[in-house]
Amino acid sequence: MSAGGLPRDTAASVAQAVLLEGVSKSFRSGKGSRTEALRDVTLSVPEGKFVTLLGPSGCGKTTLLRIVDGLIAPDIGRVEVYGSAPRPGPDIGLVFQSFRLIPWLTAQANVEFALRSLALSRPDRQAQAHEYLGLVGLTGFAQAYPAELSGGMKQRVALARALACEPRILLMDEPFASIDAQTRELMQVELMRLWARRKSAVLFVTHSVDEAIVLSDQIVLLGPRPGRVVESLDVDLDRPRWAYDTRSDARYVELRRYLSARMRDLVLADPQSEFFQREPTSTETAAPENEPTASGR
Ligand SMILES: Nc1ncnc2c1ncn2[C@@H]1O[C@H](COP(=O)(O)OP(=O)(O)OP(=O)(O)O)[C@@H](O)[C@H]1O
Repeated sequence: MSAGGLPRDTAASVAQAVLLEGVSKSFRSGKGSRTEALRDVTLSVPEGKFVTLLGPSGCGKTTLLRIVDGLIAPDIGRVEVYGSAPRPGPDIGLVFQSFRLIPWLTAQANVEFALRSLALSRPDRQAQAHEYLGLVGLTGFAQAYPAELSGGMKQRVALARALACEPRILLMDEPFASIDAQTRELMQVELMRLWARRKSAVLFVTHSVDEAIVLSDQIVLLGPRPGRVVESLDVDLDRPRWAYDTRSDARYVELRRYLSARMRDLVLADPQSEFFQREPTSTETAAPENEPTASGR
């Protein structure tokens, strides 16, 4: 099914789903001060690839997603989604940490509501919503309201809602951050399974090193405010990765150690970080001289 919106015939020859070149963005507060959220960001999401933005709090990850979705414009720089200026629409699926379900609609109606912008008849909308709720294992809860669902189930509805439009790009902003650890791992498996069906381009945001490694083809590490790309690395682990074995894979362990150290250094390097401003404890001041560094790769 075609979701409409972006020109599909020309898109076939475009290798990059998303392209950002030299993107900078600042916000002005009411008192006239300026927050520089992103500085000179260049990155791309190849068609069919799963790319994750990993970085400390406040480094501009959400701002970057909103720019790709066309909700806000950069101050300078070039942004293209399949070769065109970005604009919100059914070709771009969004999944947020806070679910954003409509509380007075059932799970089925929430998914159908997202499909209203597509040229589908009502019975087709109903059938498509039903199909996608089935894909996330919620057929039995189609008539439940959000308040009657657990956090994991709500996020599965949100995932069904985004995927039901069959977007060419999925933008996911810390979608599993408010879900308990066990459900989060199951949701990662679920997402991988669904993504493998169609392989849309995904731009995923997380603070979690483990989540980034398990899910991604490529991880883009963003530095602290103003956010900028400090490193981009390919995750060369075999798929599927949901076997528990993945976590004992030597390459996984190596990547995890490296990225965790990089993240810690980026958080501590942020002059606005609360960790930077607090007094060191007596144990920290007595840290051993051979403290490990992140440069061991
Ligand atoms: N509309 C806005 N007006 C003013 N400042 C903003 C606005 N949106 C974002 N910012 C500021 O821009 C910076 C980047 O914010 P953003 O939410 O993109 O970061 P983030 O990496 O997604 O953060 P987190 O990981 O904590 O969710 C922050 O300092 C934030 O306060």
